[in-house]
Amino acid sequence: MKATVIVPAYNEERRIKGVLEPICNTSLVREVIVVNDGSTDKTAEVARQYNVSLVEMPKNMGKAEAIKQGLRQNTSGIILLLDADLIGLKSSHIADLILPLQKDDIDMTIGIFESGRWITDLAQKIAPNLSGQRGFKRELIGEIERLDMDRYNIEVAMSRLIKNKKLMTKKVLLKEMSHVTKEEKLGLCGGLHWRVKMYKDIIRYWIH
Ligand SMILES: O=c1ccn([C@@H]2O[C@H](COP(=O)(O)OP(=O)(O)O)[C@@H](O)[C@H]2O)c(=O)[nH]1
Ligand SMILES: O=C(O)[C@@H](COP(=O)(O)O)O[C@H]1O[C@H](CO)[C@@H](O)[C@H](O)[C@H]1O
Repeated sequence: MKATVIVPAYNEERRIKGVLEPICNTSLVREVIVVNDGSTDKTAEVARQYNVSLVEMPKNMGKAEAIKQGLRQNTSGIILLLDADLIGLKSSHIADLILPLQKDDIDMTIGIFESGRWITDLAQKIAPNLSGQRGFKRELIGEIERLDMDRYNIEVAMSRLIKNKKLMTKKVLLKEMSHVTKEEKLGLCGGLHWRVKMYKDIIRYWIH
C-alpha cells in the first residue's frame, strides 16, 4: 500500500527542496500534498518545481489547519505527515515510517530524531510526543479532523487520541535527521516569540 505525504509549509522557500527531493524519489509514495499556509516567500514557486499537489491557504492559519486542509484532499490508504524544514531526510526514513503501517496491528508511526544534532535529539528525547513526523492509516482521518486543535497543538491532540482510543504506535528512529529550529529561521527574538506561542498552544490544550 502506498502513501500520501502531506507537507505543511509556512515560509520554507529555503528548506522545502531538501524535503521534496527525497519524498518525490520514494517508490512507496503515491502522491505529495504541499499545503502552503499563507507563505509570504517563494515556498509555492519552489513546490511547483516538483510533482506535487499544491493546496493554497488564503492566509496563514497555523500548522493544524494546514494539515486538516491536506487531509480533506483525496488521499491514499496511508498518510504521512512531514515537516518542510527537515535536515537529512532520506527515502529510507520515509519507508521506515510507512512500512510498519502495512501491518494490521500498528495504527501510527512516530518519527524520533537520533544522532542528528544534539539540540534537536535532546528536544525529541524529552518530548517525543511533539514530533511532527507521523504516519497513520486513512481510517484515522475522521478522528483527527474532529480533534479540537489550533495551530501548534496538533501533535498533543493526536497523543490524546492515541491514549483515549488505545491506538498502537511505533516509534521509528530517524537516524542523522534534524530540523531547522525557530531561532535559526527567525533569529533569536523572532524564534523565541514563536516558541512561546507554540508552548502556549500546547499548554492551552492540556489545561483545556
Ligand atoms: O503557521 C504555521 C507554522 C508552521 N507551519 C509548518 O509546520 C511545520 C512545523 O513548524 P515549525 O517548523 O515552525 O515547528 P518546529 O518544528 O520548529 O516546532 C513546518 O513545516 C512549518 O512550515 C505551518 O504550516 N504553518
Ligand atoms: O521539537 C520541539 O521541541 C518543537 C520545537 O522545535 P524547534 O524549537 O523549532 O527546534 O518541534 C516539534 O513540536 C511542534 C509542536 O508539537 C511540532 O509542530 C513540530 O513538528 C515538531 O518539530
